[in-house]
Amino acid sequence: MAVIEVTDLRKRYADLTVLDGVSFSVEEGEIFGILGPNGTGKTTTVECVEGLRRPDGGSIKMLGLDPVKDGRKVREQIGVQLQHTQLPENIKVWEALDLYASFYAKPRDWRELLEEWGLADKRNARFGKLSGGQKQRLFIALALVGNPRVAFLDELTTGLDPQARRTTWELIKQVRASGVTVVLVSHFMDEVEELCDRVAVFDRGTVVAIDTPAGLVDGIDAEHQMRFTLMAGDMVELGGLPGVTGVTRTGNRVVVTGRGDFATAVTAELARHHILVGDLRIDKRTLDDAFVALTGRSFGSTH
Ligand SMILES: Nc1ncnc2c1ncn2[C@@H]1O[C@H](COP(=O)(O)OP(=O)(O)OP(=O)(O)O)[C@@H](O)[C@H]1O
Repeated sequence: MAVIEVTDLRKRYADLTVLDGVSFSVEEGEIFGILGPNGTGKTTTVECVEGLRRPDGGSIKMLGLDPVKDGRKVREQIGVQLQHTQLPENIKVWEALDLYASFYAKPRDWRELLEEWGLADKRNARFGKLSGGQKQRLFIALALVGNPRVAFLDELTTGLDPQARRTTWELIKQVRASGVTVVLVSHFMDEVEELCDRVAVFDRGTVVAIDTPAGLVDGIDAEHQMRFTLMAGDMVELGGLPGVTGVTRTGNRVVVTGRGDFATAVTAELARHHILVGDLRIDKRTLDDAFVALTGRSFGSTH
């Protein structure tokens, strides 16, 4: 069942077209990624879905409701991760949770959330005194305190160290396991690859692809390389194998360039001729490559 259906969403700010016909749907129980460089309209889209901004065109169904007409009912059923500046430095952890719980008709017991998110011993700590990871866990706990059906998480792990990021990822998987649908806005490829069931790739106010992270990567036909060292046997001609576009050899180091699953054909050919190789490496294609293939530009560039 789709919990969010966005069709041909349009939004302009003065003469700047920010959303130029955005369409996607989010299924119940999935982690849905909204991925794209800065300024491509991700936040605007999510805020329209949450009922915080009014679209200029298109339609949005959020849990069967229109977020503009039924904003209150929509917001009762969603949780939104705050940005860092939105909590006073002096508020205590428990006070923040208690305050946010009071906005909802059927909130969760925030004491449970303190346990789940490893904040029980920080219950009386002031927000300003928390570490980056603790602040982030508090923001996620606040997004969940209303017992939402859908949680919107934006830039989940910005500023966290690698260990804290991994911990946060595991906790987000538990959120999904508890049945909450998660919409994750991100410009971190690794995060999206790790967490998302499906991803909408945004570029310049449109959605250029929607697929699983693996599907996006498999769908591209970018050249990539395999490298190996010849250990024993005489090298054979690999240039004619399916998908192979180039072979270079320097001493006993060989680099084969190709498209698609050329590496399987190369390894089979080497085995057939009893050629022993070592140091075999196949460059993994990533979501970065998929983004370049889809948009013709690298992820870091906004032009
Ligand atoms: N209230 C506003 N008035 C005018 N322009 C705006 C407004 N809000 C956003 N914009 C512009 O709309 C464009 C898209 O912004 P949006 O925040 O939706 O992008 P984003 O993909 O979420 O980027 P980021 O990752 O930086 O948040 C940007 O060029 C931004 O400057």
